[in-house]
Amino acid sequence: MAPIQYIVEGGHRLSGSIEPSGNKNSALPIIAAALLTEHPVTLENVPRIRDTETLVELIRSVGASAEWTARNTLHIHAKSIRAADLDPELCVRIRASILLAGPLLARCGEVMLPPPGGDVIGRRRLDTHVLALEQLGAKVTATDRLEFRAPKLAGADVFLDEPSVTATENALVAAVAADGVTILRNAASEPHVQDLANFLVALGAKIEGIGTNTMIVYGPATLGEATYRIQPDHIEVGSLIGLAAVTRSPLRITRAGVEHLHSIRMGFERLGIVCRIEGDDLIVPSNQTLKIQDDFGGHVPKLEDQPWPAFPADLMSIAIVTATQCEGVILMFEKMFESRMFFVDKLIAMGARIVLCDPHRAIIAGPSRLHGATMTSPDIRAGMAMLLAAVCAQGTSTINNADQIERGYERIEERLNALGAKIKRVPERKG
Ligand SMILES: CC(=O)N[C@H]1[C@@H](OP(=O)(O)OP(=O)(O)OC[C@H]2O[C@@H](n3ccc(=O)[nH]c3=O)[C@H](O)[C@@H]2O)O[C@H](CO)[C@@H](O)[C@@H]1O
Ligand SMILES: C=C(OP(=O)(O)O)C(=O)O
Repeated sequence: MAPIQYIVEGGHRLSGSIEPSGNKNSALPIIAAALLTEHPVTLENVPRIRDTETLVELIRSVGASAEWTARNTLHIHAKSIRAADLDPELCVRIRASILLAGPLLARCGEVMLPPPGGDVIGRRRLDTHVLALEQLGAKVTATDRLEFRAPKLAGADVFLDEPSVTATENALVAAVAADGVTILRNAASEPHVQDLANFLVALGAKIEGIGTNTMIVYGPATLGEATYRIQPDHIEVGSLIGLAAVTRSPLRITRAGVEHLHSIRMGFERLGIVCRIEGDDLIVPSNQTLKIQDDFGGHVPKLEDQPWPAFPADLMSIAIVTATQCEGVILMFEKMFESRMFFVDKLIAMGARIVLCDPHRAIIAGPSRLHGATMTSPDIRAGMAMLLAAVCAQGTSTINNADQIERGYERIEERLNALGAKIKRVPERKG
């Protein structure tokens, strides 16, 4: 299949309402965790994106049936599954293939996982996964693949060496099947971790401390069937806030999941973008000051990412593009991934005033008038950030490798065009 290219005519104002898709990073662990029960599971509001389609192929390959019964409804039945050798080519397409470790270990007693893939945004550690599953009773061997074996999982008091999102998810799923009580300390608490935990509870698991950094799991649970709705994607909501701000457009983001937006709204407020809440809708008015808020005493402010409930790493690229349209100076500090900021060279080529201090820190002085350019998306979020830059730039931009954007955002060109954007989605042309 030829890679996808977006051709974007910039400079148009947008307006209207848009509903975020279901959270990609919830859907992935939940699809994997559906393998834990031999009863049928129906998942609603599943984003129909490349990452979920790939994981669906992977769970079919171990014997589960998985059918899309509506555009965003997935019916999974893992009546009997086998820890078959997983296809390395499918596994390397997504980071989330590592999420099969917990459920397959619990169900089959062993799993052989080829290396996972995912965004190339810096080193992606697997150590926390190994640490957690070993403490729950698994023997782990690493060759050209990771082999986990545990004829029996046993509850344990587990302290994670860092609050890794996917490692917490693997440990949580394994703990539900383990014999006895598990305490997961220094656990990640992102909205998607909470979503997975709530799904497991819907299946019959007993979990305390959901949404905190200490979860207590009473295993082994007797699991049944469930119908579960994936929560809205807070990263997509943040991306849409940035989009509205850089195009100075009024936008209503419906069913936005406002209870999870505190740190995201605070981050954008530092850039002079203030949103309003009406019920579960988030309104981004068009009359924003777009003035970066200095720290007390007139000092240069900083926006940094951290594990939840702080500002999320997956919104850093969006925040950087947004800051190029705001008046003032700000330090952006990306603490988690060492390659996520390199895309700023493209923004600089488009006219942004950015100093990349080192792989983790960039100083942005705005506002800058951006002009169209040709660029290549290196990862989901940088790709979406480039799309924001292209939509607000003067002239036409081309974004190659837009498939990366589509790993995380469903029908994004169609949905943004409905708001007034001018994005053409075509097969990439060489040269
Ligand atoms: C499928 C999925 O859900 N992917 C998400 C998941 O990836 P993933 O689960 O792979 O990310 P991790 O939480 O394991 O870690 C991300 C990076 O942050 C570093 N780290 C982590 C915790 C910490 O306190 N300090 C620290 O520096 C890790 O060493 C690693 O380099 O979480 C990331 C961090 O929110 C998101 O970017 C990814 O979109
Ligand atoms: C980094 C991301 O995804 P993944 O972990 O699946 O590569 C992301 O969603 O921004």
